[in-house]
Amino acid sequence: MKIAPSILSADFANLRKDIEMSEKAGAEYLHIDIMDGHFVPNLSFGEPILKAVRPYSNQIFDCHLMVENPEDYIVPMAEAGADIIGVHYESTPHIYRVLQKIKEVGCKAEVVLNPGTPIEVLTDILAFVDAVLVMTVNPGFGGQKFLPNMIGKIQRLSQVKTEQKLDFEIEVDGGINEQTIQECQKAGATVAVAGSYIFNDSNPMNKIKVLHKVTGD
Ligand SMILES: O=C(CO)[C@@H](O)[C@H](O)COP(=O)(O)O
Repeated sequence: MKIAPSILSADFANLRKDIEMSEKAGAEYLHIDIMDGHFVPNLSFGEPILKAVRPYSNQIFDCHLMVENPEDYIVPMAEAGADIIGVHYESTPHIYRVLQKIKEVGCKAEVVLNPGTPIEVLTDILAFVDAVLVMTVNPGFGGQKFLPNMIGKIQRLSQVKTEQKLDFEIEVDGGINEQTIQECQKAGATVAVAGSYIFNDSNPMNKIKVLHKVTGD
């Protein structure tokens, strides 16, 4: 399974060090949470941080937009070095247009679902997306408890993917640790975001290795 350390839980005063560590540990992605204090009740950081750290990592930069008016952020994120841009289904009445815009700027298009949003809303766009991010906590904060009833949702999404022979990543985000990652993998997830599990430990490099190990990589 691919691992995406979430820098929301990293040491902001030593961001470069934490990012270089995560690449050295073998994490394929770097997960970057952009929060505007409106779509979610928290503020994080924006594209200047992305731009500042981009030269220090060859990882896939996976940018999760938790913002209102996500269409305004696509070009700045792409110019700052995003590889994947994730947009919440709930954040725009024009999800298809925003996903198209992400592809037009040369990035991979990811649609994100809040825990309360069923996968059925994606029926007509699944063939278009590169990834679906299933939130396994309510978005906005790191360190929350995994919502076990999201497992059924991942299973249903994985079933649709198989039945329709589609090719998108299934990413999970929130409350991921060495137990929950295995449940998500069994359900069909292919990428796991982990923040506090990795960065709140005294040996974060080891935690990334453990996540790879328990998922067979
Ligand atoms: O998008 C979010 C929170 O909204 C996440 O990416 C968190 O950063 C995950 O943190 P942990 O639950 O792993 O601590």
